[in-house]
Amino acid sequence: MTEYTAVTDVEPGHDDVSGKTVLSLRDATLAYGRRVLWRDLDLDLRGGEFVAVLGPNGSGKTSLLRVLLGQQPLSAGTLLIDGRPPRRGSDLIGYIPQHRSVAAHTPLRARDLVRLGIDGHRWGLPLAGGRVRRRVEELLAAVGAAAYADLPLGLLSGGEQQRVRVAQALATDPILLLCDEPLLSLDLNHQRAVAALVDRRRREHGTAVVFVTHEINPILQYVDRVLYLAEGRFRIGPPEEVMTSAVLSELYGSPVEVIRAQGRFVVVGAPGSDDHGGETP
Ligand SMILES: Nc1ncnc2c1ncn2[C@@H]1O[C@H](COP(=O)(O)OP(=O)(O)OP(=O)(O)O)[C@@H](O)[C@H]1O
Repeated sequence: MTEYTAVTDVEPGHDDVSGKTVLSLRDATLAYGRRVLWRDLDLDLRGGEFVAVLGPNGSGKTSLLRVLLGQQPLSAGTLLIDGRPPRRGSDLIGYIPQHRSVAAHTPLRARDLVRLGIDGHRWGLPLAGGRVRRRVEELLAAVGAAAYADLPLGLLSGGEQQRVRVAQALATDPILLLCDEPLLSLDLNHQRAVAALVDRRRREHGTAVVFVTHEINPILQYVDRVLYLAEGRFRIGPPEEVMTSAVLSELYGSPVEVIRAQGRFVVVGAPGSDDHGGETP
């Protein structure tokens, strides 16, 4: 079992925002041309809250993250992050992108990737070298990645790479952590480890979490609310309220069955695919 150290004595970053409103979407609509991905979305997210975003392929989950990152303007409505409009490259937000395997010959080491998270966006204003080095060490230790800090990323396993990406996303001590399917293609043990790291961050620092996933079961124990997107509609609420046959049938506009078995949700009959909303038992 890997021992982790807490990221406690890193540079003072943002104040603990536990319980405070970190993100506020009002009457938010996103459309590409005539295609509406979601409409009239209201969402207030508080520090320490863990929201899972579920929905079939193309329902607008990644697009929602792009909106929150300030990379995609809303078609209508408003978004405030910590009371202000979103800003590209804001250090208030940490982002774990969708996992892509890194080419084996890339010279970038794990510690280089984490360092980019600290000063990659501060063009021309590098932090003092010693402080950055200490911060990188702390971040790598916090995710249990210190042992392979000097290896090229391409030589790390998928699970090891994801730990390093978590460290990179936490580099600016964010108040909001956005995760885009960070468990994809990880085995069960690494899924558990990465999900636990994200949960630990929000418990210890009050960071709000928006976690896009196709499968709720690996993170079910951490999820406060589910935002389910489908067919231009959405539903938000605690998992047991959203993950029901009645709600998902209404969202999809066709019969969907949700079975709760051994503490897991199994979704049967969702149009388009059979791999979202829940795992097979
Ligand atoms: N900039 C854009 N212009 C036009 N259409 C876009 C743009 N970005 C995304 N789309 C389309 O919007 C839809 C939603 O894409 P998005 O990536 O948000 O879905 P998703 O729910 O994350 O899907 P997946 O589960 O497959 O990752 C897709 O059909 C995509 O092709």
